[in-house]
Amino acid sequence: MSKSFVELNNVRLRYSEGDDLALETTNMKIGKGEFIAVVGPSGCGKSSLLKLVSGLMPPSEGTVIVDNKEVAGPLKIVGMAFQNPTLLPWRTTLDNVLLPMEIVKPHRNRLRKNRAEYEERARKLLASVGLEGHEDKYPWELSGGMQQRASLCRSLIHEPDLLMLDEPFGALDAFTREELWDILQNLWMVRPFTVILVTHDLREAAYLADTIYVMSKRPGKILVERENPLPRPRDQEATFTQPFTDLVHELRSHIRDVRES
Ligand SMILES: Nc1ncnc2c1ncn2[C@@H]1O[C@H](COP(=O)(O)OP(=O)(O)OP(=O)(O)O)[C@@H](O)[C@H]1O
Repeated sequence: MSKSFVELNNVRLRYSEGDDLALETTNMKIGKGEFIAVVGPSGCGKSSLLKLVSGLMPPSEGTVIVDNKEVAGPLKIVGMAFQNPTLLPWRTTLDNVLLPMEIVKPHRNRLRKNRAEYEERARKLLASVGLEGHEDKYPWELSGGMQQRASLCRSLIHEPDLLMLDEPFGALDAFTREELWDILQNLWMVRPFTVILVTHDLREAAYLADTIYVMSKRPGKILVERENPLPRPRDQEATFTQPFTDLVHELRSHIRDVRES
């Protein structure tokens, strides 16, 4: 795989003049359709990395390249989901999923003209994550896991090439979280968009990612880039196998070293 869909070249980030660096010289290359996970101690700059790649923040030094173009402002080809599903309480599940289509410019006009077609796409996406029959419910009528599934659908409705996930399953119980790993893996295997997943959960990184990056304490930089040898599709049984537990142990020892450094 050519690893050049997303490139960070000698990127450094300082939030304000005179502040310490939030991100120390960082170089990364991510292939189109690659699923990467970023792990590291709190405050090391994981979310900052997402802001840089999605164009919400410019780097203080260096360049961020996505799809052969230097990032100079918020990208339209990005979908995002966060720990808090942030669904709008006055909108139904279906209308929450359609929200990006109303905001992202090239889709706005198309939505007006072809609403039925886009609604159909949203319904299919909701069905693929097990939310068939819940399209007309409001967020407060859904469980936390169902809300996060809807939030995933919302991040994918405009078929983004790049998906940014910031601790998307962090607030869920362990069973629901693992169910959502499978849902996300399925969505990605059907249409392999490029994913940058920020997580504190090393098992989650080992389950989902092709490549796992371990970051240092602030000022964050990439200390380890680990290819994931586990075959796909991965299932819950795989989490009890030796290669999986070995990988998680290895990541844990990197994190321990970082925290003690
Ligand atoms: N808008 C901002 N202005 C100033 N400093 C910021 C801003 N956002 C983040 N920081 C600082 O930059 C550093 C990196 O923050 P970031 O949110 O990227 O870390 P993180 O690894 O995602 O943390 P966590 O795991 O706790 O979510 C932190 O020390 C944080 O306090």
